[in-house]
Amino acid sequence: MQYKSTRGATEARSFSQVLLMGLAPDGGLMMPATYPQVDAELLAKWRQLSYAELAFEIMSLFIDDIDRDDLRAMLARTYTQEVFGSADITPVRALKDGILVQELSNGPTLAFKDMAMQFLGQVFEYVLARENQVLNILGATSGDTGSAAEYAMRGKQGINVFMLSPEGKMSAFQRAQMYSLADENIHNIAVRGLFDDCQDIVKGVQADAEFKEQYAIGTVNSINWARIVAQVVYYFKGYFAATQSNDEQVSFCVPSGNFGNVCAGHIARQMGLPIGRLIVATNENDVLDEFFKTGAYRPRTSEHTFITSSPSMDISKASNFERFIFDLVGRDSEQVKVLWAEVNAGKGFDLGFMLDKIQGEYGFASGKSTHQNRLDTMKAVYAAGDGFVDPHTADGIKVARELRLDGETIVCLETALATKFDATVHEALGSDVQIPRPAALAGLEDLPQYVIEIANDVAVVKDIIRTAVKI
Ligand SMILES: Cc1ncc(COP(=O)(O)O)c(C=O)c1O
Ligand SMILES: N[C@@H](CCOP(=O)(O)O)C(=O)O
Repeated sequence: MQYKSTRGATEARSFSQVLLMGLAPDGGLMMPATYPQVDAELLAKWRQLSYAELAFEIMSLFIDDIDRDDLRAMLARTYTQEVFGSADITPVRALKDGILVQELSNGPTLAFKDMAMQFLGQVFEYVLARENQVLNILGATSGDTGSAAEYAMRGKQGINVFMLSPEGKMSAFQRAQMYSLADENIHNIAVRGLFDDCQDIVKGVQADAEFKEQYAIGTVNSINWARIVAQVVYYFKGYFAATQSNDEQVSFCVPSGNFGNVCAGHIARQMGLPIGRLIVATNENDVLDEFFKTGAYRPRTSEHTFITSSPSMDISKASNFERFIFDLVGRDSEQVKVLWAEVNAGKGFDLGFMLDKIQGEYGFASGKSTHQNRLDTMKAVYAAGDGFVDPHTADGIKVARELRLDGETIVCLETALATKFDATVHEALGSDVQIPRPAALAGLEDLPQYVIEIANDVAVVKDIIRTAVKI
């Protein structure tokens, strides 16, 4: 499988090259040249497989420059009961009203990011050893990518992680989970700004080709295709869990911010998985909801981005959205370039004339949720005896309940566990409620924390990397 950039000015690359590259040199995102197709016969075969075997079948369609046995072994080491808490890896449970919740947050850092990041830890190590290379990962997080990446990469030979987070905007648990790591290869950097500022710094550093090459800069954000391909797998697994036969359709409702998670759903659908609708749920930062309702894409500046109680979704410039637009405009990179020139000029664009295609052919729908909505949803789920959900998953459930059609099966993706956001969960359920937390993470917030605080400045981040990395 060859990969090409959404902006069209990067020569075709293999999976391993794309893995280490992050953003394409032309500023675009790397995409597979085609989407492999699945048919009824293949789906019937895959229905019986374990998570690791299914991951191998799907991912090997996109990865042809890693030895098949090695890839299979890597995936078997990644998706284990020990790491993800059950043999199912992503069990699906039903709420009392019939909405299904696919649990994606039973990995080491209690968020769906572990699903892909645990694989990235393995595949980076494998490819770097094979190529005799090192990698300095520069990432941006609004709270969950950072800890998932750091837990997956800590102590790994030849890998440093420099993780930018928005100073003071994450939950106490999220801060503690990242900042308490004392491993030499982990560098936490709190930026005075929001997630979008952190992501802009990552893209700013990636855009400096000389620095990028000299310091072997890579990324773990979902701009890295390897993240997306690993996330495609659980849509298949969720589909099989929610259905008896491959004649049925399932819709997925996805709490969204950077559009990585639902982009993986879009790809699963393009491959032929019988997905009805892909429902994008946003919080008060509703740029994506506006797009899927009107066709107008108006990314906002940090000054116009709200700080909310589902902080991991406080994103107004979704990176992966470019991947969907690339498909929407018939993979015409000239058009993508024109549209993103408008985005970069702070204007955005209006594809309202394509709304039928967006909602019909591509199956997208959307809704949004507010602070009060998520409190009410967490409370209603708990009162119904359906246990705890975190604020982001609550945003998804709220939107799914609002948009559900008669007879529609909806799987809501659970994106984190409640204990990561206990202040908001207590606000919803009362302060005396005991929120479940794995014993190993008891007292996390009391550990010493290691983080440098900096201004929102690309040059400062480059200096930190220069000082830490001996070349
Ligand atoms: C808990 C949680 N929910 C939802 C999201 C949104 O996912 P995506 O950025 O892939 O749209 C994120 C972060 O991205 C997250 O950490
Ligand atoms: N919500 C994310 C933001 C980064 O998203 P990514 O999927 O592009 O890594 C976070 O928790 O950091």
